[in-house]
Amino acid sequence: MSSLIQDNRPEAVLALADGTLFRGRSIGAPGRTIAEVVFNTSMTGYQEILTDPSYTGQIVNLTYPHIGNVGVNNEDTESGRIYAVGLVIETLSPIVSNFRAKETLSEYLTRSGVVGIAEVDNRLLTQIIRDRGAQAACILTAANGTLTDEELNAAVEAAKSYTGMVGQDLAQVVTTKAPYEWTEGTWQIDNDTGATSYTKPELPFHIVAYDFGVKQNILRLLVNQGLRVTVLPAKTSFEDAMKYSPDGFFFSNGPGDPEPCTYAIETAKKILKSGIPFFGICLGHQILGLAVGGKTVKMKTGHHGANHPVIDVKTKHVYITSQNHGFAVDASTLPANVRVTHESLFDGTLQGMELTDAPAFSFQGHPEASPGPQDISPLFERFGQMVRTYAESKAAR
Ligand SMILES: NC(=O)CC[C@H](N)C(=O)O
Repeated sequence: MSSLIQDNRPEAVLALADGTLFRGRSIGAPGRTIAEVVFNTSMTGYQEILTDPSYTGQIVNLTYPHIGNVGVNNEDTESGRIYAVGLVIETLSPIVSNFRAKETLSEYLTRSGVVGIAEVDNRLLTQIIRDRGAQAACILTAANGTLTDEELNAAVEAAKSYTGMVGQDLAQVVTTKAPYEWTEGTWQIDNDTGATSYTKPELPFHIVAYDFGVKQNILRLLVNQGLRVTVLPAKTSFEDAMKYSPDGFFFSNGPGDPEPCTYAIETAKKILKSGIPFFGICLGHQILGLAVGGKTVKMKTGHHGANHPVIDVKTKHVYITSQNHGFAVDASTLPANVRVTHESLFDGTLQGMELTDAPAFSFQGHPEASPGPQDISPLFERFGQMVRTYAESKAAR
C-alpha cells in the first residue's frame, strides 16, 4: 500500500489544565477526549501501543517525530481495538509504504473513533511531562475547521475537570466477559510470499491467565512454552479457576491503579498458598506486590518506552526492556519473603521480584516486547519450566 495523505485537516488543540495550549491538526476522529497524557519514547510500534489495553484512559504522546510511515496492518495489534483514548504526534508521515499496510494511521484512528493531533511541539509537551509528571489534558478538534476562542477555553476547562488515574479500577472494565482458550503461538512472515503463519506447538500443559487487559503477544509467548492457556475474566474466584485444574497461574498487564483491584489481590493470596506456579507481568506484578502486603505508588512520569535498561541484581546482567507503567511497587514495603530480582537503571525502581517461599515471580516491564526488544523474554521460559516441574510432580503423586 502506498498513498499520499491529504493535508486539509481541521485544526485541533491539546490543552493542559494549567492553560497551556498546543495547537495542531486533527489526524483522527472529530470530537473531544479528556485523560492523562503520558509520553512513550518507542521509535517503532505505534500500532501495538495504541492497541495495548494498558493505555485505557490515557492519551499517548509519541516522542519519535515521524509516525505513520508503515500504516496499519492486520498483524501488529495487541488486542481487538484501540484502547488509548487519544494520540499526540509531531509529524504524520505523508506517505504509507509497507507491503503489510491495509490502511493509514489516520484512517485507523478515524474508523476507531479515536481523537489524534499532529503538528504540535510534542518535544515541549514531553519536557513539561518530564518536569511536572503526567498531565491532565484534553484534545479537542475544531467543529468548523478552525479553532474558536470558545473552543480553546472549553478545552482548558475540560482538562481541568480530569479527576486523575489514582483509585481507578480499569482492569474490570477491559477484561474479557467470558473465559476463552488461546492456542496460537508467535507468528512469522514468509520472506518469499509475504504470508503470515502462526506457530502451533504441542500444548501438553494447561494454565489459566487472568485477563486484566492482556496483550496478545503475552498469550502467544505462553503458548510457545507448550502451555494451553485458558483466559479468565478478572473477577474469577480462585475456587472457580481451580475447576480448570491449572498447572500455573498467569496475571496479565492492564490499565489503571492496581490498588482498587481487591478481588485480584485476594485471588493472588490464595494462589500463593496453593503452591501452584505464578507469573505476573506489569499490573499482574503490582497485584503480586499488594498480595504479599507491599504498597504501590503513582510514579511521576511513569515508564513508557522500548529502551529501558533493567539490571538483574544477582547476575548484574543488564536487559534493554519494553516498559509501560504509571504505578510501581514500593520495594521498601515488601516483606522478608520477597527477593528483589530486577531494578530499573533509569531510576532504581523495582522491576522484578520472586517469592522465597512460593513458586511465584513477576516483572514490571514487558518481556513480551510488542513493541520493543526481546532481551528479557527468557522469563517466559522460566515460567514454562516451573509449570512443567509442577505438572510432573503432580502426575507423580
Ligand atoms: N502495562 C501495565 O500493566 C500497566 C499497569 C498499571 N496500569 C500502571 O500504569 O502501572
